[in-house]
Amino acid sequence: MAKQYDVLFRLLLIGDSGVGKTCLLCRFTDNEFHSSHISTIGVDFKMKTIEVDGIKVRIQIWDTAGQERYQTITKQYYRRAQGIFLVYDISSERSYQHIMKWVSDVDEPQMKPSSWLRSMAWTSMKQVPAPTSTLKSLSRV
Ligand SMILES: Nc1nc2c(ncn2[C@@H]2O[C@H](COP(=O)(O)OP(=O)(O)OP(=O)(O)O)[C@@H](O)[C@H]2O)c(=O)[nH]1
Repeated sequence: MAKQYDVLFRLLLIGDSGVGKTCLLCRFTDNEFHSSHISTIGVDFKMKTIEVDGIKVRIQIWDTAGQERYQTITKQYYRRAQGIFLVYDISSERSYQHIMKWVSDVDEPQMKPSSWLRSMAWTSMKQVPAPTSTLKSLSRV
């Protein structure tokens, strides 16, 4: 049987509850959008294989629950990730300010992934940019 992929990347989505992590993932893997918010319980994952310069790259994305009560579970996935997306809602300054808290969780020595990826989610109806001061502090992370 032909090999289904050449390389595998494990990526993780973290951020406050309701910022749109699951929606971002569904859009990327299935090109779908669901308007209902069903909170993720613990962790879930989806996969997609893309071809880059003839190399089959399988991307396994872990979607974590933003709710505090699941953090003992979700933190266990940080180390195994090769990259982490920090997701916030551009209409919620609070969710953006919490990004620093998510960064410090991952920054604990035992949690660090091999690399960082940053991302954002936004509600299409309310596009409110994050304040410049917050953007500046994050750009130094
Ligand atoms: N208008 C709009 N709404 C969005 C967008 N992305 C997400 N939403 C809405 O935001 C809500 C929460 O989205 P989820 O993807 O479930 O949020 P989550 O971050 O996975 O939440 P938890 O699983 O609780 O951590 C849903 O009602 C979505 O419909 C967007 O780009 N535009």
